[in-house]
Amino acid sequence: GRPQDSGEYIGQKPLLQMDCLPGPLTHDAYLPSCLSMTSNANRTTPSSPWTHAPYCAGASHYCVHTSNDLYGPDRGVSIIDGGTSKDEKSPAVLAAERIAAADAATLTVRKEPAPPPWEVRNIPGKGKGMVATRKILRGQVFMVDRAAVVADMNFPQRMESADGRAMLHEAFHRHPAAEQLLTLARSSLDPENVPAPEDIMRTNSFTLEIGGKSYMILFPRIARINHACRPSALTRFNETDFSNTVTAFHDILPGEEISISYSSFGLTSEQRQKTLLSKWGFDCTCSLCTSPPAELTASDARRTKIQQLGGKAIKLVEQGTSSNDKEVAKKKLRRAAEVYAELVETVEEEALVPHMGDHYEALGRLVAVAGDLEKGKEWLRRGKQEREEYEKAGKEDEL
Ligand SMILES: C[S@@+](CC[C@H](N)C(=O)[O-])C[C@H]1O[C@@H](n2cnc3c(N)ncnc32)[C@H](O)[C@@H]1O
Repeated sequence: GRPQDSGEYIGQKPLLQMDCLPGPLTHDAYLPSCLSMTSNANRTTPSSPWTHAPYCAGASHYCVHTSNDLYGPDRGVSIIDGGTSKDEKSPAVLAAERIAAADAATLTVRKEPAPPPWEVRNIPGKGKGMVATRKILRGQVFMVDRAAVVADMNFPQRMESADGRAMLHEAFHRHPAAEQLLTLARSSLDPENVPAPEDIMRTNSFTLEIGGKSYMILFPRIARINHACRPSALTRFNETDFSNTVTAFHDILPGEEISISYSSFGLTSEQRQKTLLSKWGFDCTCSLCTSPPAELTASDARRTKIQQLGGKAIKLVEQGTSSNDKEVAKKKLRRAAEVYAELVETVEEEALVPHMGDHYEALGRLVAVAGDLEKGKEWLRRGKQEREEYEKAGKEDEL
């Protein structure tokens, strides 16, 4: 097994990343701009939030930094990170210091419903899992977790394995919730020979970026959510406050298990069984994988079609945007828009995303850049409406 890979949710971004498509599109004031998020660079430097002296190991610049109260009393974080030199602060350490220095106005971490609409139960064949105790509406943010352990993705390769293990041991044992963290699931085939912190990180952590660098991040409550190939919820990480929110993909009924997808979205049953076994070490028993053969075959056919159309659309966009011949470019982009429209229809049929807004907007941009601005705008309007509807749905609920 390897850390969870949440970076490829189709649910969180359109299949084609066309926000910054070159060409006339980005000059149309109507269309979304390509500006990235506002920078934090002007914030005043914080006083140190660290409650422990750094624990550094090996000849590397890697250290364990722990704060016992970054998010509040006894709600802390341990970070394993290193800069390129001894004095340089690494992205996760800097981000944590900014969280400590930020005031309530700049840091508005989303609230979660109280009491929580879920509980942890034993799930046959899957160990523990999370089950809804009240109805959770589509679009509702029903859990907000904060990073407990953050570790540079590459630190194990950059030091002696004994040093790496010692650092993970320190990161866990210094953490104020160490006892709880150490009860999380382990999935190693041979847990006797693999220390608990290492195994727990492998089984439960997400791969996410902070300041453009990849980290394995452990969220202690989200760690209890099992995987499903057609999940009922999705997670969204916010690197400015280290929060990971869980949002309902569709209405979740009381007694229903809550699930997220560990692997890339849209894989066929064979592809995902292979990935889940090799990366996470388990045979998936989710409802889609155990559904009647005819249903599974139909789902696989749609997913194969989506993958093929996606590849085709990307190729056509590349050809269209790189051609110097205006007529050829237009033709390629027009064809790309047609292919993408067929993809959108199939994504809809397979119920692969929580709302079609992002896809409609991507299609709108593509249709516009292919020459039909009016039709493009119409798709963009539909996309916006769809997205707003999804977000509104969750707010109407009284949890
Ligand atoms: C992040 S943990 C999820 C919570 C875990 N079941 C527990 O008891 O704490 C991941 C582990 O849960 C189990 N698991 C998760 N999703 C599963 C699925 N769809 N089918 C079978 N086992 C699953 C596997 O053992 C996997 O290594």
